[in-house]
Amino acid sequence: MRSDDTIFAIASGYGRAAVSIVRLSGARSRFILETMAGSVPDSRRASVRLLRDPASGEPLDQALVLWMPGPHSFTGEDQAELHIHGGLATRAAVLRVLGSLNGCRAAEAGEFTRRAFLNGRMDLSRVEGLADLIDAETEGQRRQALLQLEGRLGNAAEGWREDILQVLALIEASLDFSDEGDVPEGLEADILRRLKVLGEELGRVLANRSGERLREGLTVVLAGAPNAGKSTLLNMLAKRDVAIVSPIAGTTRDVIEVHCDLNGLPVVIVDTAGLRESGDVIEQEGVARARARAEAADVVLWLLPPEGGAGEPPSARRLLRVGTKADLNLVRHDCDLVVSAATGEGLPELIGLLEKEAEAALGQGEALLTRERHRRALERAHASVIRAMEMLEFDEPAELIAEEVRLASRAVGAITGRVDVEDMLDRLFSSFCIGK
Ligand SMILES: Nc1nc2c(c(=O)[nH]1)N(C=O)[C@@H](CNc1ccc(C(=O)N[C@@H](CCC(=O)O)C(=O)O)cc1)CN2
Ligand SMILES: Nc1nc2c(ncn2[C@@H]2O[C@H](COP(=O)(O)OP(=O)(O)OP(=O)(O)O)[C@@H](O)[C@H]2O)c(=O)[nH]1
Ligand SMILES: [Mg+2]
Repeated sequence: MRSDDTIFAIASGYGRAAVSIVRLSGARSRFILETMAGSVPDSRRASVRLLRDPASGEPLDQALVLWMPGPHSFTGEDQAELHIHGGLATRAAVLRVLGSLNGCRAAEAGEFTRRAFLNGRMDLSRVEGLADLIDAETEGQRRQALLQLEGRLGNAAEGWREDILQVLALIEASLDFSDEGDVPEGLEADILRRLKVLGEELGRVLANRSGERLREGLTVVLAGAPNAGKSTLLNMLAKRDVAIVSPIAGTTRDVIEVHCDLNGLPVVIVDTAGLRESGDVIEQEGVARARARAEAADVVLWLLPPEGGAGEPPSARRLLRVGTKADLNLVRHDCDLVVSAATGEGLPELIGLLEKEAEAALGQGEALLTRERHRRALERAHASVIRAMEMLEFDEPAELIAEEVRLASRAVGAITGRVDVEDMLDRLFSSFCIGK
């Protein structure tokens, strides 16, 4: 894979469509556009051209083309776009011709965005925002991803880094003044004050976990005895026939996940095997997985059938007791609400309860961190800031304090990709679609 090749890819989808967009990026984009379209339109001005195969002169399609010279382009390189008709044969013909041209090859997944990153057009946090925007399935996810693409997290991280570097400069300045290598009194108070403000801010940001939850979805696990009606309820909530339902106890063995959109908040509903002792090794494994999922869930719906036999609920962060089969009109004890899949009774109330749970866990707004990677980096930075404050108070040598503050700035720098990121670049970019 050469980074000075000119790359091309379909940037729109692969089905039959009205229009398909082919993107080009790299030094030969202008030449390719000129030879296929006959001439290059004014920069960034959409223009209609008849595209031809330069080798045979054969017409390929009537297209709308764009010329976007670097460095003011998405990738920072010279770019062109061919907006062609979205038929399979048209796309195949244009891609075949592009692939036959010298110094021009099909792009790898994420390669356009990788080039934008390498050319300093986007920092890593924005690249992640872009990846999330393409994957966004709910309104909440879309909003959060767009804020990150626009640089909310990246700008915050840059700001913290500047604050940390300022503290570092003060500590280094103090080295020139003192003989013993300690930080002088007046400076120490200033440095301590700055570190305190920073430590409090990082602590506040770390306390909000709604960003990661919103990105991944709130997990709601359906658990209970066999035949409690878990799979039936999953099918009702998903509004389609996802899981097999039967009167035979022990029907569900695998974990089944469905992604739902509750008022823009993403919820992953998980159906599990009924919890009971079983001699069947496959069912045993299903029950073990069910318990593990329930313990890790944000919310467990503990389903209680009227016939009883529920056993002990799993240990869960949050557990709602839901009586099932309300249509059987049997006496119930100890339920937060009752539902019937047969009549629909209680379902709106259940969905309302789940919306409240999702709102409480995800709707805090203002979350900056959307990935475990950000949290780990910020936790390291926070720990170093706190340690530096302690070191100052114990009059440790300024060189050592400076080193700790440097660690904090490196940790914050990892968020935008200034440092320590080589290992995760490949993973991130390969998760993109071809053409992005
Ligand atoms: N046809 C098409 N639609 C698209 C894109 C694209 O590349 N092509 N995008 C691709 O992701 C998104 C829009 N994002 C973009 C971001 C930056 C630039 C760009 O050329 N930026 C230059 C010039 C800005 C200007 O002044 O217009 C720059 O930042 O210097 C283009 C698209 C979504 N829609
Ligand atoms: N009358 C009535 N029957 C229901 C209701 N919900 C489920 N059932 C019946 O109860 C039986 C068990 O339902 P499932 O949804 O398969 O139960 P499950 O909890 O997934 O069971 P396992 O997968 O075996 O753990 C089926 O015969 C369903 O038709 C309900 O609201 N009312
Ligand atoms: Mg089931």
